[in-house]
Amino acid sequence: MGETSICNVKATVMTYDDGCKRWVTVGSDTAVLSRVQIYHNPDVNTFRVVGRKMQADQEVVINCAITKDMKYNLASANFFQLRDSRQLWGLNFGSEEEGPLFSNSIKYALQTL
Ligand SMILES: CCOC(=O)[C@@H]1C[C@@H](CC)[C@@H]2C=C[C@H]3CCN(C(=O)[C@@H]4CC[C@H]5C=C[C@]6(CCCN6C(=O)[C@H](Cc6ccccc6Cl)NC(C)=O)C(=O)N54)[C@@H]3C(=O)N12
Repeated sequence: MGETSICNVKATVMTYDDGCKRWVTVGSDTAVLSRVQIYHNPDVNTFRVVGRKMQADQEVVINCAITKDMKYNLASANFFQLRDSRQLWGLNFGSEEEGPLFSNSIKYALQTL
């Protein structure tokens, strides 16, 4: 069956640079938004967040598995934070509707795992 997308939003994908203590945009052209989707694989019941730059090369800027122990925080209507085993992710959404939408999809994934 393969993966189905349960959420499809536009955001600037960022990671937290502990050294400089600031959020850094991922990807070559920081001005280009990314399409961020949450994929569900029903065959094995896994979920992951995949983000690709909305430009010709579709550069992948996030590809992170959603795990049961994952911590997240909707810091504001358009800034969502997620901590995986290796790094801190920040999603700066294009609109204030997308933050709650994305956060609810992450909640759904964590409840379904
Ligand atoms: C408006 C002006 O915005 C800004 O100038 C910058 C540039 C903006 C991007 C374009 C970005 C946007 C939005 C705001 C929203 C607030 N915020 C911060 O960074 C806050 C402020 C204080 C600072 C302190 C710590 C810091 C950084 C490291 C991680 N962390 C935590 O608190 C984590 C969070 C977390 C929780 C759960 C799961 C994952 C994670 Cl990650 N907690 C823990 C327990 O891990 C954090 O998130 N912090 C952003 C910000 O300032 N900016």
